[in-house]
Amino acid sequence: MSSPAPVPQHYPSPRELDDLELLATGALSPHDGFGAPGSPLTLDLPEALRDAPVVELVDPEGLPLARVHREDDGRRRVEPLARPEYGPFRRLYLSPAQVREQHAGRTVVPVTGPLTRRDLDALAGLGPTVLLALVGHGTAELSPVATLRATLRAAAALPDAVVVAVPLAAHGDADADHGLGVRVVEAYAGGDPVHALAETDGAEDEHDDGDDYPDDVAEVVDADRPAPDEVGLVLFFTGLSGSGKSTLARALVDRLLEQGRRTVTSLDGDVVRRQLSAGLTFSKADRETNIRRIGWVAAEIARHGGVAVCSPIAPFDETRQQVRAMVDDAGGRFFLIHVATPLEECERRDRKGLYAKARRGEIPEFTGISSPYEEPDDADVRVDTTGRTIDDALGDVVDALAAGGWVDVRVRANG
Ligand SMILES: Nc1ncnc2c1ncn2[C@@H]1O[C@H](COP(=O)(O)OS(=O)(=O)O)[C@@H](OP(=O)(O)O)[C@H]1O
Ligand SMILES: Nc1ncnc2c1ncn2[C@@H]1O[C@H](COP(=O)(O)OP(=O)(O)O)[C@@H](O)[C@H]1O
Repeated sequence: MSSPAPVPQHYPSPRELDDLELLATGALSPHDGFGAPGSPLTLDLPEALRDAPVVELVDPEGLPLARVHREDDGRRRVEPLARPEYGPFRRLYLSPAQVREQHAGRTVVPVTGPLTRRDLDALAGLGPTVLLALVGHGTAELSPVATLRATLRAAAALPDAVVVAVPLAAHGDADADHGLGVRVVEAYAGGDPVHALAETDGAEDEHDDGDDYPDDVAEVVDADRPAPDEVGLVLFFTGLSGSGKSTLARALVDRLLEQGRRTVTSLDGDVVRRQLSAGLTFSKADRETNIRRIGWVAAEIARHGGVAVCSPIAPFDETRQQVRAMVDDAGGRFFLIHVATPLEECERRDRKGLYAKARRGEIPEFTGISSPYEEPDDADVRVDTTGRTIDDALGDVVDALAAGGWVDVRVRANG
């Protein structure tokens, strides 16, 4: 007897995990699935799973959270299996039903940023409140964890406030997200009153600056917004083989090390291929895996305030965008340098003799010859090294970094 085929699994993105939780807790009831007409809640399944009738959604550690069932109209109905168990302040993530049960009768106040003294004055007269912190992916002004920390501190300053966290993510469509937010807040409020703070009305608030936060809220805000020279950086060179990525990246790393103000890690294409990505080929899938690995490591370096200098070919736009998103999510800044030396010049240099081999058909899928290179249109700086000295070409990169307020290594340290 053959056993039934296992249900395929999928790891949703952070935004999709937030959406899943809203659907699973009934915060969008009667909607119970992804892909409803007009809804921004979508699930981007990989090609191989698009036709699967059932897919299991798992958290980053592999815990099954839900199954999604493909309906005839293309929707993906959510069958919840488990609530997420981990994460900072998990205990504050309640469902609308739990809020009704535990906190009925309170005024519900949606919160997307740190509360000011003025906000607290306004709230003090409202009686018992639920501060509903909307901390989904891309919604809150601070990181979700800092928003919750700041909201807890604000709650402690009020006569009777409790904090509830809601994973309401942003989907890049202001109107749709506003509509979603209104529905979710109504679901949490039940019939209880909702009080919108001045900012949530979209009103200009001239007092809403750092000075106006109560001291212990300001402490949280400051800690979550590192000074510009402490923000993690990913300086990502992309370009054809022989364009000058490694040469320029090495020179930039030396400048940073000579200056000594930042910790620096080099993730050179060739070096990564011998270590982190040993065994991978140059197929499209393996190149994507290689770049995502580099992106993952670089994002972790940025998360801890370091500088990662990466110099792989990274020929595919979509994968570069994924790296950018990983770095953004880690609170770092992603700076893209397109080393745009044309193929003819790279081939003329042919320092490693690879182009000659590729032309003879001895290396399959060689970038620029038999494998594509997608030129970026989102580069922060573009450098063609043809006929220029290394110092001169590096000057363009260094100037762009300084002009954008990223890091200033224009002057060489004097030893
Ligand atoms: N088929 C094929 N295509 C392109 N490059 C090849 C290939 N085979 C080997 N090499 C050598 O590998 C280096 C590129 O590796 P990367 O990891 O940077 O490539 S990728 O980003 O994964 O596409 C590249 O190094 P650089 O010259 O430093 O770019 C080449 O030396
Ligand atoms: N202005 C320049 N900037 C960078 N490299 C240059 C420049 N002019 C000539 N080159 C030479 O081009 C080659 C680039 O090789 P490399 O830095 O390994 O490229 P990649 O890492 O993109 O494969 C080196 O031999 C380097 O000396």
